[in-house]
Amino acid sequence: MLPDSEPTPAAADRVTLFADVVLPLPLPKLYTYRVPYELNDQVVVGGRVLVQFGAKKTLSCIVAAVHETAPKDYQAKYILEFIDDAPVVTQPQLKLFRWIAEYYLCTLGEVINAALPSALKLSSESRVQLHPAYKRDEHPYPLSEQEEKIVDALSTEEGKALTFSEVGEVLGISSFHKVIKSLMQKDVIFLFEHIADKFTPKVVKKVRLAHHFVSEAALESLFEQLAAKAKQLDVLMRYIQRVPVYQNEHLNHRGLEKAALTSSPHLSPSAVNTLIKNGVLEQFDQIVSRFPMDDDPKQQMPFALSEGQLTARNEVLDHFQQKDIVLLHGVTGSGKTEIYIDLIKNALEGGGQVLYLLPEIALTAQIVTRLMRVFGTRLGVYHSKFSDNERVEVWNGVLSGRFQVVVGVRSAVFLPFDNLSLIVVDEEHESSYKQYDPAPRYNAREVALMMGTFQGAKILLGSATPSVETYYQCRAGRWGLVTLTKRFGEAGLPDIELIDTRRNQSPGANGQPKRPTHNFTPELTAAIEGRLEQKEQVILFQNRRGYSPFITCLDCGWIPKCKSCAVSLSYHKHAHELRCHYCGHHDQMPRECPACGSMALRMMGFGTERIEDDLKIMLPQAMVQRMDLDTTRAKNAYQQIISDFEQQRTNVLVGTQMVTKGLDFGNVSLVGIINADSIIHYPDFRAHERAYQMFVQVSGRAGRKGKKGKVIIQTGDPQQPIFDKVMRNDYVQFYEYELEQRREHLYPPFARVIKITVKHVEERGAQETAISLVQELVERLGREAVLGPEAPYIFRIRNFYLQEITIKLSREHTVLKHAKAQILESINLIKAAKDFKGARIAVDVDPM
Ligand SMILES: Nc1ncnc2c1ncn2[C@@H]1O[C@H](COP(=O)(O)OP(=O)(O)OP(=O)(O)O)[C@@H](O)[C@H]1O
Ligand SMILES: [Zn+2]
Repeated sequence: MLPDSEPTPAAADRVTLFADVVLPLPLPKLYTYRVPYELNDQVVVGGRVLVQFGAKKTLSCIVAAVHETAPKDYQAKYILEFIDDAPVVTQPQLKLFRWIAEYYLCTLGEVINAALPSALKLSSESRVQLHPAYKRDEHPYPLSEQEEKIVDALSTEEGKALTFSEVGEVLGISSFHKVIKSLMQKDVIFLFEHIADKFTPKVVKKVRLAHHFVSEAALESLFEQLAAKAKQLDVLMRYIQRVPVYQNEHLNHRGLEKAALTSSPHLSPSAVNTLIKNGVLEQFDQIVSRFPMDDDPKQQMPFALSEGQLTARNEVLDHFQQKDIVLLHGVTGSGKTEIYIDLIKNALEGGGQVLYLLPEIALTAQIVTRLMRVFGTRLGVYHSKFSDNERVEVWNGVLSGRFQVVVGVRSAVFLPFDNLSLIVVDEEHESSYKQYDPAPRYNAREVALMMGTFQGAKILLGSATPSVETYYQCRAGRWGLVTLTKRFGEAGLPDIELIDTRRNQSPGANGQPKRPTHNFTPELTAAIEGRLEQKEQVILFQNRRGYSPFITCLDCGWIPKCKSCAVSLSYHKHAHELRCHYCGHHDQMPRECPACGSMALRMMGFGTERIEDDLKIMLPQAMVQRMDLDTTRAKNAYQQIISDFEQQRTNVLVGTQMVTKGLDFGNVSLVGIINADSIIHYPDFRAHERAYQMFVQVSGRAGRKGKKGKVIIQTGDPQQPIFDKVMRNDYVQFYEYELEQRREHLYPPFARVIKITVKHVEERGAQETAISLVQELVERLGREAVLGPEAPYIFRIRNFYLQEITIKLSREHTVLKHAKAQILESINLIKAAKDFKGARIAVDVDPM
C-alpha cells in the first residue's frame, strides 16, 4: 500500500462519540458526556474518566457504554480526562452491578459507590503521599520529568501530603491524573481520602549477616573467631540454619526477622545484640505488606480428608455434574473447611478463579493462616478492617491475575473476577451477608448466586444451620444437598441441659439478697468451677452488651431514655455512663432520680459487662475475658482476645453473638447461654430461625476435639418447643415446623418480602407520608399485598420517626419484576410531591 493513499478523515467523516458514565452518586440514570474527538481511541468501557458535575465538582466515574447518540434533553459536556487505558471494572462486573441495582431497587451509582475502594474513586478531596517504602536512589523504575516534580514536592518533609489540586498546581496543568496513576503503579506514592486513612506502614526489625562475611572463607574465619563465645555462636548457627547463605548468597539480603532470634528460648537476646554491636549482623527495618510477595510461606499439603469428608466431597462433585448449586449441611465441627479447601484446590487446578465468602466475624487470622499455607501468594484477603490501599491492592491483584483465590467478607462479591469457577459461601445462613444501610441493601449470598450464573461458576453453600430458604430449594430438588452428621475425629456433639431460672429467684439467708446468682444458676456456677479445675475452658453467651440494659427508680419508676431514639439507655460500668446502643449518645449516670430525687436507682437486667464482673467476684482465680462491640473497637483487639483464649492465657470467654460464630478452640468443654429467652421473643418472622441457629452454633463451640462437651441453657420457659429441637440437634424437624409456619403466614420461601421504611423528623410527617405511599401501592399491587404502615418496635432512631410498610409478593419472576417497577413508581411519585419533601424512603428487598 502506498503511504500517501491513507485517507485523511474529512471533517464530515468524524465520528462523535458519547460515553454514558456512572457517577458514584444515587442518581436515577446515567449521564452522557462527549468524548473529545482526538481522544476517540482512548475510551475504554469500564475505565475511569474525569468529568465535571454541577458547577464546581470534578468527579471520577466509570464509563458504562460508548455510542454515537447525543442526549436529547441536554447539551453533553466534554470528558475532561481519561485515567485508565484498561478497564478497572470488567464487563461481567458491570452486568452484575446492573442486576444488583435492578433487583435491590437502587441506582447503579450506589452500587458502584459501594463496590469501588475509595482510592479508585479519585475525587477533588483525594490526597497523595510518598510511599514509605520508596527510596529514590534504589527505585527500579525511571520517572518522567513531571513525576520527578511531584516526588520533589512530596519530599520536602516527612509524611508530607498534597491534595489533588495542589498536585495540579505543582505541575501547572489540569490533566494530571495520569501522572498520579503512573506514580501509584510504580509504588512511589499512594492515595488516601481521609486523614485517618493515611498509611502507617507495619515495620519489622530484621537482621542479616554483614556483607563482608557472606563468603564461605569469611564465614569460616568468623566461626573460628567466635569459637569461645558459645552464645554468639549459637545465634549465628541458627541464622545460617534459617538463611542458608553458604548455599545461596542472595538469600542474605532478605535477612531474618530479629524476633525469630531474640524470642527463641534457646538463644540469648543479648548475644544477638552483641553481634549487631560488633558489626557481625546488621539490623534493618522492613515494611511488610499484608500480602507477602516474595516470602512465600512454606506451601503445605492440606490435611488428608477423613473417610466421611471424602464421601461428602465426592457427593458435592457428583451433584455439580448436574446442578450449579449445592448445600453442604454439616454439623458444627464436622470439618467443612477442609472440604472447601480440597474443592478450591481442585477448582484452581482447572484454571478458574475462586471466591470464598465468610461472614465478617469469622474471617480471622486463624482461617487466613490456614489458607495461606495451602494457597501461598495466590491468596488475596478482602476484609472491611483493611485500609483502602490494601483493598486496592487486592482489587488490582484480581485484575492482573496475581490472586486466583480470594477469601473475603460480603463486599468481596464486588471484586473484578471474570473467570470464576467456584464460589464458596460459608455459614450461608448468616444475616451479616446482608447489608442494611445504606443502599445497595444486598445479600452477598444472593449476589454470589447470580455471579455464579453469569460466569458459569459452581456454588457451594455451607452451614450447620442452613437458612429455611436454602433448605427449601434443596428439598425441591433444584439444589444439591450433601449432609455430614458426624463431627471430625472422636468428639461427638455436646450434651445440652436446660436449667429453669424461675427456681433460682428465692432470696438468700436472712432475707438478704444472695450474691449475684440471679444470672448464674447454681448448676451453671458448679459446672464452670468443675471445668476450670480440669484446666478446660468455658464460653458464656449473653446477647446484650454493657452492664445493665436499663436502670430504673424504685420509688417513681423513672427510666432514662435516649433523646433521639425510642429506647432506654444502657448502663456501662467501666465508663460509668448511660449509653444509647442505636445512636451512640451518652449521658452521665445520675446519682439520684432526676424525677423524684430518690437515691433508689436500680440496675435492671444484665449485659456482658455485668456477667464478666460477677464472674470475677464468684471465681477470683478465673482469667475472664470479654468479647463484644465495646472490647473489640481497636484494630487488633479482636485478634488479641482470640489468641489469648487460644493460647489459654484466659480461661473464660464472655461475649455477645461474636462468640457464637465459626470459632474453633480445642479446649472448650462448656458453653453457657445465660438468658435464652430474650433471643426467642423478638417481633420478627425470622425470630425462631435465628434463635435456633444461634443456640446450635454457640453450642457447637463446645467439645470440638477429644472430650465430650456440655452446654447449659438458662431459661425461664423450658417448655418452648424450640429447645427440644436444639437438644436433639434435629435440624430437619425444626425446618419442617418452621416451614409450616411460613406457609401459613405467607412468608419466604412462599413469598418475597419487600420492606419500605419511611423516616421523618416529625411523627405526623412520617405517618402521613407512609399512608399516602400505601395508597399508591395498594392501587397498583392490590390490598392483600400491602401491610401497614406501622410504627416498628423501636419507632424513633437518631431523631427520625419511622413507619414501616411490608409488601408480600408472589415468587414468580415476571410478577416480581413488574411489581418492583410499580413500587419504584409509587415511591417516585411520593418523593416528587411537595407535601412529603421532608421524608426519606428506604427500600429493602428480601429484608433479614
Ligand atoms: N481431615 C482433617 N484432618 C485433621 N484435622 C481436621 C480435619 N478436618 C477437620 N479437622 C479439624 O477439626 C476441627 C473442626 O473443623 P472445621 O472448623 O472445619 O469444622 P466446621 O465444620 O467448619 O465447623 P463449624 O460449622 O462449627 O464452623 C478443626 O480444628 C479442624 O482443623
Ligand atoms: Zn439514641
